[in-house]
Amino acid sequence: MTLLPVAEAQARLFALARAAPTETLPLAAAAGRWAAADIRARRTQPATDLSAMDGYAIRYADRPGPFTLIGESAAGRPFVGTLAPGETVRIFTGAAMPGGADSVLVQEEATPDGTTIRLTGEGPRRHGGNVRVRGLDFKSGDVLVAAGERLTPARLAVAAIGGHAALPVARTVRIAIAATGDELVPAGSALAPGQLPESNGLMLAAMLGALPVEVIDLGIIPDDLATMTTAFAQVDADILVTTGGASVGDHDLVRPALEGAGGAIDFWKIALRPGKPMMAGRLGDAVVLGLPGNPVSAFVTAQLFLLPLIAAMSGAGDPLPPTIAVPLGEALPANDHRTDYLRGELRDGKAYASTIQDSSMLRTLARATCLIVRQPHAPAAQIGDSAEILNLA
Ligand SMILES: Nc1nc2c(c(=O)[nH]1)N[C@H]1C(S)=C(S)[C@@H](COP(=O)(O)OP(=O)(O)OC[C@H]3O[C@@H](n4cnc5c(N)ncnc54)[C@H](O)[C@@H]3O)O[C@H]1N2
Ligand code: MOO
Repeated sequence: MTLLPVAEAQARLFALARAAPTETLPLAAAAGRWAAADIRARRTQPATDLSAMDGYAIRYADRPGPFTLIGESAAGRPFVGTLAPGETVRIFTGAAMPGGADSVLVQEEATPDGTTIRLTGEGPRRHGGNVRVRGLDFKSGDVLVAAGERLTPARLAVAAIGGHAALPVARTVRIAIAATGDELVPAGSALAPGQLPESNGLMLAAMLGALPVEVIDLGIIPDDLATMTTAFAQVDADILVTTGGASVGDHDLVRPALEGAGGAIDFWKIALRPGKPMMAGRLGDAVVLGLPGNPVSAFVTAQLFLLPLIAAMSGAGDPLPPTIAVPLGEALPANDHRTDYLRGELRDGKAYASTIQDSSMLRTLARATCLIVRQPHAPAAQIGDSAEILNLA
């Protein structure tokens, strides 16, 4: 069977998804969402010329003075009036420049003597020195945050200062997580022979921590077709993600259970290591992502498919995880036809692949700070060659 290239599988997955409906949220609640529309400035910042320093507002042409003090301008309490030649106004950082003034003499370079202010230093270096002109940051109507950009703390701040109290964003994505397998019991349970603590569901939920999701924990579903079919048929979510039972064994029941519940698989098996047996499709209103059970395979496919799917449904303009290029700290063999995501560590800016790359090995994954991407048919690489990595730290 031909395996689907990773990028093609990602594109097909996004095509299966519908964008979550938009809601308008107060700024603080919108943190971490993606802007659902261009956020334009409703005001100009600064709205008027402001002093950038504590000192004295002057007319540059009047240097070297002395200057006659006629008043004060503080942030929020502007001076009302206009400077005549030779006059100055005491001014503070963020305060409005008085009419007629064009520069600020910092107080470290001035000495007051009653209402006479003498220049004792160099003074402003240029006309307009120490002044932030109206519109320096942005002008009314400028795009502050483009549609599809993530609402980082700084972008929330610029929206606030741009005159917004609430922003349009996609509503949270409801995601149901099911672990499948007869061998699984909740972490911490006493183990009978053949039983294993469940770790994938917990790991996936934790991977979603920074995303705007509502997690519905379906717990552990046994390898029984009727039970699994019934469980899937009852799902009410935007995404159903399962782990395990995705491969070809007699007890790999996720695909028949999804189909039995009325779902349809769009693609199965990716040219990817680890994570080959991943499947995707639809079940009612939900996009279904069937991740392989091997814990590292579940982690890598969640990084490459689940997290980007949530970002795409939440309105992200660029939902795929970014990769960067770093030099290799050790040689790597040539790759075969599957894109390989090696568990690795970054040390002194160089990437090292951990020794044994087995998709069951959680301790190796837990130590990894990056995934080293090996494209299909990549030739052998030497120490110092550039490698594409996905940062996990
Ligand atoms: N004949 C073939 N066998 C396998 C193939 C293949 O192409 N032909 N593919 C292999 C690959 S690659 C992978 S990956 C695995 C994935 O199989 P499943 O998705 O069916 O996963 P399971 O068999 O259910 O489990 C695999 C492994 O992981 C453990 N597991 C499962 N769920 C959890 C969980 N929630 N928490 C912790 N550990 C979990 C499970 O006990 C197994 O040890 O198939 C290969 N086989
Ligand atoms: O694709 Mo499996 O995840 O190699 O072990």
